[in-house]
Amino acid sequence: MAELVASQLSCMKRDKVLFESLSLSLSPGQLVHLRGPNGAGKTSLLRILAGLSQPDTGTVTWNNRAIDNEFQRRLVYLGHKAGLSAGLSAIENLTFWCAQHHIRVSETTLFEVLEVLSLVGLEEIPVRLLSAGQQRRVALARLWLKSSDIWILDEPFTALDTDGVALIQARCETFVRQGGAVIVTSHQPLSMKDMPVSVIELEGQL
Ligand SMILES: Nc1ncnc2c1ncn2[C@@H]1O[C@H](COP(=O)(O)OP(=O)(O)OP(=O)(O)O)[C@@H](O)[C@H]1O
Repeated sequence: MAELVASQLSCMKRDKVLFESLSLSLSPGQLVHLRGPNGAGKTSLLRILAGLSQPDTGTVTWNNRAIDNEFQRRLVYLGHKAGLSAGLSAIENLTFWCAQHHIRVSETTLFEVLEVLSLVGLEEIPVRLLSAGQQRRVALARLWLKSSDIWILDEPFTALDTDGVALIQARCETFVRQGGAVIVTSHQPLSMKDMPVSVIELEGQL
């Protein structure tokens, strides 16, 4: 079973312990809401889980192996910034991202996804001219484009309106019901329908 397992993680930033002896597992069909106040270490933890940075101590494995290229192929990691090239259009950003991830995507599929995200008509202009919520929607289109097993999502609801939040929550629910695993940070409660949400709380230290 392709389970992500973190054991005895600790992370220090500027001589401050963000967390220590932290263990967690994320299994197919599981949704985890990672919570905690500003500065508690949520982004730091997600970056470690995604293999983008190393813990001070502890290990992360996927499928009983150290994080490897296969894990990266099965992962969608969306950081708290939209991660878009401001001068490129939505279509160009997504096409480039798909190429980077070796995803073959047709123009038809791209337009279908843009339609789901209410971005049709905005696809050709540089994303710097889009509103913050529209830019976030472009970034989140990746959740429709990559076949994956695990999503690590850092504040995906930032700048989204109510409909946008509902759309992304529904997308997460569908993915989890199909056997995907999601760990997500959000300062707002998740309102999944009939789906258990595991909560991990980082307390933070003043
Ligand atoms: N590269 C770094 N160098 C030094 N300090 C860092 C670094 N990255 C993070 N920190 C510090 O670690 C702490 C935790 O940051 P992190 O971004 O993980 O918090 P967070 O829980 O995601 O916060 P927020 O809810 O505000 O997004 C902060 O005090 C931050 O200043």
